[in-house]
Amino acid sequence: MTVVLGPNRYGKAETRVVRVTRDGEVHHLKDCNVGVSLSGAMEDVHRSGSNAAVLPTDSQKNTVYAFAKKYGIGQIEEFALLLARHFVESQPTIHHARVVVEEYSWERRGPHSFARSGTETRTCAVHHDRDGTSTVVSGLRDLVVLNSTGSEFHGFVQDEYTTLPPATDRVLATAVTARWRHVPAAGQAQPDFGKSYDEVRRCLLEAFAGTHSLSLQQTLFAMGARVLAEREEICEVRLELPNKHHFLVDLSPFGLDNDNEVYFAADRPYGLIEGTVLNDDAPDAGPAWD
Ligand SMILES: O=c1[nH]c(=O)c2[nH]c(=O)[nH]c2[nH]1
Repeated sequence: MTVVLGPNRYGKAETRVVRVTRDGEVHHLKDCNVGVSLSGAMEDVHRSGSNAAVLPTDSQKNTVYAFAKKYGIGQIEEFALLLARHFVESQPTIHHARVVVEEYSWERRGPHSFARSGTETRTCAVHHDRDGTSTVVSGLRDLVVLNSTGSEFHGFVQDEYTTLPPATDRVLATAVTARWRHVPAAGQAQPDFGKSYDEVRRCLLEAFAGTHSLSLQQTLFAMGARVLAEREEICEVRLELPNKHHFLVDLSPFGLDNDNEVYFAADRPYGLIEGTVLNDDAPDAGPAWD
């Protein structure tokens, strides 16, 4: 038996970069967290300790800051692609780059004053390979949504441990994590990532609000299917939906009824509903989800 080096990658995780663009009195803000993972001719560094093929993670971090200055940060997907292409194209020993970016949103409060808005975070993960191919997955997490009616859950399996009463009118709440894969762009042409993000987010919210739900699984499928029906630049959607349970409080000890008005919002444990919705002719995903 011989021991071999399996898949590996290395890079700088969580480079926090805040880019201020000064437009006279009015400033614009981009607040991001960037992760770089590189792979390639890395046999030697693992086996003999030679660092000759290694671009230090410190240099990767510096590149993030230098690119933020030189090119600004527009759509996070564009910034990630710029970085990923740079690492692969400038370093012969780097054959593949993965760049992930999270963007935290700030609400404008004045020409140069901002307030952090909500909990929602925009995300992307980009891969670029030496053969010139790129994959782009965009996403969001912690988009917290709630329907106070229009949700049921009944007809489920009953075993000796089942105590859950069937529900014909319950609260449905979740914190959406969604990621969606873009159809590979021809050449260097890329979609309008900003518009695409806004539209996918709208589709997710409309499908959540507009689906009379018999389960969170059914809602998940409806959300993914809505995105695919409306957005031709997207071929696959992956969703993670924690079921943020809202339990009716028993008010009978106080002589009060509770006609779906007072709930206890539990934080754990929670059901976790995960699923992929994709076009049956979606092109091969390659490393997009790695
Ligand atoms: O929408 C739901 N799906 C489930 O699978 C499930 N299981 C559970 O206890 N409650 C719910 N709700």
